[in-house]
Amino acid sequence: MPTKVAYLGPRGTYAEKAAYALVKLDKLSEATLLPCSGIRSVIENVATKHCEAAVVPIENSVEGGVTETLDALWGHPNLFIKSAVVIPIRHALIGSGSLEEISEVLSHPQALAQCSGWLNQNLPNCLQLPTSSTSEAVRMVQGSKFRAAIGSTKAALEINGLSKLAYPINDVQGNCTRFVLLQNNESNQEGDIASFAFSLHSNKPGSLLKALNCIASLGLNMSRIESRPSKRELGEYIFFIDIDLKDKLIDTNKKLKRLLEPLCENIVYFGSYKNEEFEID
Ligand SMILES: O=C(O)C(=O)C[C@]1(C(=O)O)C=C[C@@H](O)C=C1
Repeated sequence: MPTKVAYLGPRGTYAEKAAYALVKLDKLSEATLLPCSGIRSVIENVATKHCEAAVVPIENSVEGGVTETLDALWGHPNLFIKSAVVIPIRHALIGSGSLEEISEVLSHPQALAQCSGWLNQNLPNCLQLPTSSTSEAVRMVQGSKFRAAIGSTKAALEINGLSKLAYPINDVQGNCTRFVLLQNNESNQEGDIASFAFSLHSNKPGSLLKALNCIASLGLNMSRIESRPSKRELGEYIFFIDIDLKDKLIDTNKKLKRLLEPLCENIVYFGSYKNEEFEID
């Protein structure tokens, strides 16, 4: 069956690279990629069934959770994570002028943050301008001598006249981002990781501890915990959890649900899925 896959465009983003990797990993047949502007639009495309799948960044090793993705997952309980890939992120400064002429640097806010040390040291007086993606930034600096973009070396090759002014410029050498493939049908019950989010019945001493104890009592390793505001009132949170399921029995998920559900006001399961790590190319 043909599969339309939404991702953060235009061409040359890290999300596009992740989308190709996830299509291969998930063996999606006759896949066509649909570039979208903004993570919200990527997710809307799969939530409204305009596309059969979507690829979004969920977590970066330096900057942490991608809040737009976490909020959208909580807001669309019909979406499930089918698989995940971790992609190494190596940023280049791209432009057509010389480094000395640059007065504005454009990129996705995550990329600007991942290079903040380098920017502070090498271009301290430059204005930093946010864009919807790294390759959108590359597109926008075309033809300008005083503007540069932060993006992938692939994005630089897509446009004539642009070259790498500096590479790599990310502050942390092992910088990497996890991307997930979202779908709108049945969730997987098996895989390396299980992800879910919950809100608690009450903001009382020990409420969160009781929920976390359910995970510990089954001997499960929690590989991530992150909170987001509920947006209803100050001090009320939603907790996003990843559980390591490798070598665990298939009914572990069911047991965890039975223990957790009485403690939670709302719980959303994103499914269990396989996770693959990519090497630098
Ligand atoms: O703009 C891109 O190229 C993206 O794929 C988005 C994104 C992100 O949202 O985190 C992905 C990887 C990098 O961490 C920087 C930006």
